[in-house]
Amino acid sequence: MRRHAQKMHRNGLQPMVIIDRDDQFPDIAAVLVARTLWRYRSELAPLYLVTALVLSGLILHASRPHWWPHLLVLATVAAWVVAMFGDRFGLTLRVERLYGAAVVMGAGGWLAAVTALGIAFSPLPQVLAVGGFVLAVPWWVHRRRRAKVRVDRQIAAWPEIAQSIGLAGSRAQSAVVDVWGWRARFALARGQTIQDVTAKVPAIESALGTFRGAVRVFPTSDDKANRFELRVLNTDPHADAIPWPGPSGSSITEPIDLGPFEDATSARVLLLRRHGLIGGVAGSGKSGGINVLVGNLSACRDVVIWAIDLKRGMELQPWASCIDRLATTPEQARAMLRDAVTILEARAEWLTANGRRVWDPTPELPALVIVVDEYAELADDAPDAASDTDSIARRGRAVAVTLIAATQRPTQKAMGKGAVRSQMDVRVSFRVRERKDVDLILGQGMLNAGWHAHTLNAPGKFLLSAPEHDTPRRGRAYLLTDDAVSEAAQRHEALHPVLDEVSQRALDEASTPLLRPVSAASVPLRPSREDRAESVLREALNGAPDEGLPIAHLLMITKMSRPTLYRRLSELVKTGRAVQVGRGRYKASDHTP
Ligand SMILES: Nc1ncnc2c1ncn2[C@@H]1O[C@H](COP(=O)(O)OP(=O)(O)OP(=O)(O)O)[C@@H](O)[C@H]1O
Repeated sequence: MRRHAQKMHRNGLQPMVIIDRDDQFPDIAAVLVARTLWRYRSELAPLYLVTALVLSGLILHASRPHWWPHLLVLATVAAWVVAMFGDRFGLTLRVERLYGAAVVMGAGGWLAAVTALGIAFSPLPQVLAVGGFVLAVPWWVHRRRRAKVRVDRQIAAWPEIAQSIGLAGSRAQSAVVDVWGWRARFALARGQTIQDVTAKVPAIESALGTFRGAVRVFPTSDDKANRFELRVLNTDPHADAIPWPGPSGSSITEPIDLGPFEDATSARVLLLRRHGLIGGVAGSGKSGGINVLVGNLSACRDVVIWAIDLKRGMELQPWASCIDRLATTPEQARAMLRDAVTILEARAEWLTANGRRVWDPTPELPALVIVVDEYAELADDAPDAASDTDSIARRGRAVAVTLIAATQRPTQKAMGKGAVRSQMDVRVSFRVRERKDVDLILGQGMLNAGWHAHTLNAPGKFLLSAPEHDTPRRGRAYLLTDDAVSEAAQRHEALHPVLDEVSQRALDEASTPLLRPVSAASVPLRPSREDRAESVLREALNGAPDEGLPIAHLLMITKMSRPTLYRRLSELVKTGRAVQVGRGRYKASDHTP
């Protein structure tokens, strides 16, 4: 045949396959048939099983017809094993195990019958045909099996795909099908890097025939430079809005859950001693993201929230009851930032005087978190506040004064002069319009490293960059409906602490400059004030009338914050020193009215 083709080529004709009678047609046909039988082995498996049963039945009936009771016992035991322990070999669902057991019992039972009676015994052939077909249907329609077959075929085609997209030599090591699609671990050829693969994502999507945006590339869990994990999504796990499940913690020392990543793990990020930048175009879900943050921060007993919202407080107003101070005009914002710097200086002084290095937030010594929505408006309307934001960004960490800024495009102009942007340790990028905005929000070089925030295709989808999040994984922020916001604001209202004495005293001094300034460092440590409040509380409870004293009264005379008072009361009740009399009224257990 080759001679034939060469001759045609010499004569200027295109070579084509011509099969001479004396060439090796049967061989080629056999190979093609064998290949097809192998390629479609999963779909044809029921047929193979039926064939195997017929052949075994013929042989056994001819040679060992008396074996039929053994076969029956064997089939029963095997079916029982599959039903009971099938999950150990991949039959995770109960219905899969029952199906497996039915197939084993059916096949074994039929084989035992044929062994005893012969294949022609009616109605054994009919039973095989009908039973085989009925049992084959669930196999053919099984979603996970079909997905696995598809994946196997794509993996088998990988060498060819790799060749055509410039990743020749990379090879698949393992693949698993999951609820959303499939993922596979790949080894790279010498000199190839994960960045090379990330840059080829659109080409991989095209070669695999997926929809746009379906392919993700991650480092493997062992972080080897010559490995990567490829994730292909058949359905978008973030297709629907995800309702907020409520706060993920009650202290700023715990990470805050912004929403799930695509693999359903939580995008948790710590905000203690860090500043945050949130960016994205209008409508990309920034305000939604801020709602999740404030929802969590307001549940923290050790956080005082201040907020600046120059869009007349539209976004943050619903949280007003949990926000200690809300600035909606440039003047208020200016004053607030000035006060924040006063606080950070007083705290720094107090730390030095008390031999401490950092401010560890507690309900009595809370962190201060300043949330600024539309930061660009602040830079425009209150440019003179820039030096204060700069101070907070540079010096706020140790004293637990945190700045969280949201803006569409954090250009140097929008961020005001100074170092604010470069001090942001946590970056959340919702969708951006232009590719170059990725670097603006997430940092130089992030676009090239695969942080493709311009491809995020629904509001609330985000990329999170933080010390503990250094690979581009898509998350979707929880969605808080208006009702959820007002409900959470109401629930958290009682939790928020008041500013500590060190900060409060510094603010008082700053606002009454005629008084002789008292150094912040000379403000006594908390315990003595607490002791005082505690003894006032005890005395009040001892002298309470029979029907007890209401919370409001106790708050007023002890000057404790509401959470502190509740905690003290519950401790006293637990240790038997106080009793609750009716709703919200307390007295000492051995009181003398
Ligand atoms: N996490 C989310 N899940 C689902 N939908 C969301 C989510 N976040 C926002 N949306 C939808 O997108 C719309 C716009 O969101 P949002 O107001 O938060 O955007 P924004 O970026 O703050 O816009 P702007 O800059 O104009 O305030 C919302 O009305 C809401 O319907």
